[in-house]
Amino acid sequence: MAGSVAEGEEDQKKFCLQEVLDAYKMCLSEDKEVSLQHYVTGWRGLVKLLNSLGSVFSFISKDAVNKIQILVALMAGDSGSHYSTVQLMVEYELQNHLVDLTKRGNHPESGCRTLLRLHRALRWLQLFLESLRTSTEDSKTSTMCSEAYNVSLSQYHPWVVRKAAGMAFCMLPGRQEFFAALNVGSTEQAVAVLGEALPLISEVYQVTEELYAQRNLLDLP
Ligand SMILES: CCCCCCCCCCCCC/C=C/[C@@H](O)[C@H](COP(=O)(O)O)NC(=O)CCCCCCCCCCCCCCC
Repeated sequence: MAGSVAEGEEDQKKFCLQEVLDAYKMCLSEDKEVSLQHYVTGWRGLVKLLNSLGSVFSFISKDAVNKIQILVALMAGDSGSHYSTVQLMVEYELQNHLVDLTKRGNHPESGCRTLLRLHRALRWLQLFLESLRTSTEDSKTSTMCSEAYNVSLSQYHPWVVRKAAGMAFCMLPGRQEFFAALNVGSTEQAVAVLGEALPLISEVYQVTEELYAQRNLLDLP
């Protein structure tokens, strides 16, 4: 188990895309159960990368960290055994009326609504990484990032968040520097790791999306 000391050490290590890839590799079991622990580990790695890109992104990483912490607290809590997979979490919270279904009320921090925010962000990530993977030397990271955002996550954000996100995207490092920040070797190697990571991320996204759609959870307030 990762204790607080181990976590502290982990946070100081430099971001490496391989670490995120490994988390998504372990995220799905053979019968397509989504491990919440590995899901969270994937996000932790991504937040580390975002933080390494500069403090202009901290309003984004703070929100992601807040959501990660909510999920970690649920996993570590008295009902932790119901939070080992996304499927178990959904069943447990719905059966026990722990989710605000139509408007915010007694359960503003349910696992289901918290994970949904990260799930929507995962769609942005999938689009952005695909665009990075297939980009050419003259492609701009800020354009790729905002195009991915505009067709995904932005629809869930109010104007002011969209505006702030748009300004932050302009501060992204250029393609070459961005690939270097992924810390997996040359641009070609980074492209190869992205090619390996993308199908895994897409599958985790798809399984979660189907589960949430079946249970009518895609619009949780
Ligand atoms: C690399 C550039 C990073 C750009 C990140 C793109 C996403 C932009 C999201 C802007 C969110 C602003 C913060 C506020 C969000 C919340 O209002 C909103 C709704 O929450 P609520 O219902 O509890 O109120 N929250 C969210 O939608 C969740 C956002 C979570 C964003 C996590 C982003 C992590 C990004 C990691 C980047 C890693 C790059 C990877 C390259 C290999």
